[in-house]
Amino acid sequence: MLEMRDVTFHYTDGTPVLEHMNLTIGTGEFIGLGGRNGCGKTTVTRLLMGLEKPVSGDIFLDGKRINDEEAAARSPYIGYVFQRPERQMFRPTVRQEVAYGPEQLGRSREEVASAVTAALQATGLEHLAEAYPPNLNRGEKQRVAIASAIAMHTQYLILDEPTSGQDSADKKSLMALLSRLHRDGLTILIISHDMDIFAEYCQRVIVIGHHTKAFDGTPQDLFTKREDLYELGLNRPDAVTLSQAVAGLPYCKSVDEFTAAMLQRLGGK
Ligand SMILES: Nc1ncnc2c1ncn2[C@@H]1O[C@H](COP(=O)(O)OP(=O)(O)OP(=O)(O)O)[C@@H](O)[C@H]1O
Repeated sequence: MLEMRDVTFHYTDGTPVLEHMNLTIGTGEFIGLGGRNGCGKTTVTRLLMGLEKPVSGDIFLDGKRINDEEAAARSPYIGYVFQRPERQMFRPTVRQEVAYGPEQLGRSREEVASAVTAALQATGLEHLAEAYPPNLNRGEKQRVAIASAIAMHTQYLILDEPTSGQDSADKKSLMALLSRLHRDGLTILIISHDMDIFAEYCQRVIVIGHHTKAFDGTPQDLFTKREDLYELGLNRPDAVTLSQAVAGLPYCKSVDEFTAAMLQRLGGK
């Protein structure tokens, strides 16, 4: 489990970003992290990654305090997909890029080769193994970053707004990949402004409000019980609004689920 206990943080200008923030990420979870622009979502993940250090409070991994562990030391267990994934790539081919992590861990040449092959396969990148990473499109670059994490056998994968600016086919394909990796045991934390993703894919959603956690629970509770979604910078997904508007219909987490529920109501016609 990754944990933030009573973390307070500000950047060098001293403006408060997080105050007394607590959160847990249990292994095997699929969690969404949301909130208004600038509320501190990326900062939370940078603190978990070790790219920033708390001003006060602690970060734990499985009960061990890791405040002093640098980002490089955390990379074997936390993978990260940046908003602009090209910023984390610097090798001439996809294969070499994905090999970088296991090589740094001192794995043998055979171990590296088999970890890279498996990671490229898992992310559907075999056909791009010899491609030059800067020439790839954003979705492909994200897959390279995900493959790099998988090749390290990381337990946690953090993604910062991976679907922003993507069309719905790319979004569906990325979310299908993440769902598959999650089923295979990867723990996922995804920052997003897309409420459909929270509703359809996440088991738990954490929302940052005014410098600290404002909600932590299921998407169903968030979208059906909270009256302050607008103040939190969120909105209710269409599927939830529609399913709540039809008396007797169950909570629906996607438009497909809503359509199926309506068809069943109409006798399958
Ligand atoms: N390197 C930095 N130096 C100073 N202030 C920063 C730095 N990075 C972020 N901030 C500020 O810290 C606050 C939190 O930023 P952060 O990027 O964590 O928010 P966010 O919730 O991820 O935003 P968004 O949804 O727009 O991506 C913002 O006010 C931002 O301007």
